[in-house]
Amino acid sequence: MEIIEKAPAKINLGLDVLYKRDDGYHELEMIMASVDLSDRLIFTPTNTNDIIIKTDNGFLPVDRKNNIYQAIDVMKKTYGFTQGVEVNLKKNLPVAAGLGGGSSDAAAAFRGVNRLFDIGASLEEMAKLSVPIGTDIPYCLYGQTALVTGVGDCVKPLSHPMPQCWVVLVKPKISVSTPRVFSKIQVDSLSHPDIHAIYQAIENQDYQEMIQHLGNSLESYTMDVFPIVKYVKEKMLEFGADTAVMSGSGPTVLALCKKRSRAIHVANALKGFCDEVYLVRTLNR
Ligand SMILES: C[C@](O)(CO)[C@H](O)COP(=O)(O)OP(=O)(O)OC[C@H]1O[C@@H](n2ccc(N)nc2=O)[C@H](O)[C@@H]1O
Ligand SMILES: Nc1ncnc2c1ncn2[C@@H]1O[C@H](COP(=O)(O)OP(=O)(O)OP(=O)(O)O)[C@@H](O)[C@H]1O
Repeated sequence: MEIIEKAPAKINLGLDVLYKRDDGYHELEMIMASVDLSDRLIFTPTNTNDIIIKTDNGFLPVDRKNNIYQAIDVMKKTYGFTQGVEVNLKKNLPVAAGLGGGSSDAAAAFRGVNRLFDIGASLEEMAKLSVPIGTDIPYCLYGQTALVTGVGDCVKPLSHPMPQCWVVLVKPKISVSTPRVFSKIQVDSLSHPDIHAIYQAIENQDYQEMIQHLGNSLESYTMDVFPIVKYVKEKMLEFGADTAVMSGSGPTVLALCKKRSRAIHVANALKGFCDEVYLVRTLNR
C-alpha cells in the first residue's frame, strides 16, 4: 500500500511583523494562500521501524534535519506507532525560497502518516505538534486561504479562496536565511501592510481592491541586502503585472495577473533576468 500527498507552495499576500516577543520570535499577521506548484510525496510502510527519506534533490538532507523526518518522528512519539515508513520526495519547489517548501513537505508528512496508519489525528492536533518544526507548517496543514497570526500558529481559514488569477513566481539565484532576516530587522522601522483590507477584499472577492493592499514588512530588509529582489519586482511591474510582492523572507517575488496573456508576457520577460520562473494558478481553496 502507498499513499501520495501533494505539498503546494504557499505565498504571503500580506505579511506584517507586529513586534518581537520575549521568546525571541516575532508576532505576525499574515494572509496566506497556496498555488499550483507542488512537491510530491509517496509514503510506503516498511518492515523496520526506521524513517527513510529518498529524494531526487541531491542537496537536501535525508536525515533528521529534514522536516519530513521530524514530522513523522513526532507523530510516532505522540501516537505511539512503531512501524517504519519510506518517503519518496519529488522536489519541484525551489529550496530556501520563501515559498515554504520544507514546511509544506512536513505538513504533507503529517497528513500522509495520519492516513497511512489510520491514526485519526485532527488538523488542530497536528498543527500544535508542528510549530517547533516550522512556523509555516500549521498554515500548510490547513492549506486554505487564511488569516495567520501569532508566530504562525493561529490559522483562521477565510470563507472564500483568494480571487482566481495567474501567479508568476521568480526566484533570484540567492538563498535567504529566514532566521537571519528575523534577527536583523529593526521592528520600529518596518512598513505595515493593511492585513485587514486584504482580508476584507478576499471575503468580498474583490480582486482590484485586494491588489491595492498586498505588502510584506520583511521586503525592505531583504531588498536592501539583495538588490536583485528589488530589481525583479520593478521588472515585473514594468512588464505589466497587476501587482508584485516578495513572499515570506524572500527571495522569491510573486506577481499577480488577472489576464493569462499578461502573465505569460511577464513570465517570459523575467526569464531574461532569472532562471527560476514559474507561471502557476492560484488553488481554488
Ligand atoms: C517568514 C515566513 O515564511 C512567513 O510565512 C515564516 O514566518 C517562516 O517560517 P519558517 O521558514 O518555517 O521558519 P521557522 O523555521 O519557523 O523559523 C526560523 C526562524 O525565524 C524566526 N522567526 C520565525 C517565525 C516568527 N514568527 N518569528 C521569528 O522570529 C526565528 O528566529 C526562527 O528560529
Ligand atoms: N523537505 C525539505 N525541503 C526543503 N528544505 C528542507 C527540507 N527539510 C529541511 N530543509 C532545509 O530547510 C531550509 C529551508 O528550506 P525551505 O525550502 O523550507 O525554505 P523557505 O522556502 O524559505 O521557507 P519559508 O517560506 O518558510 O521561509 C533549507 O536550508 C533546507 O536544507
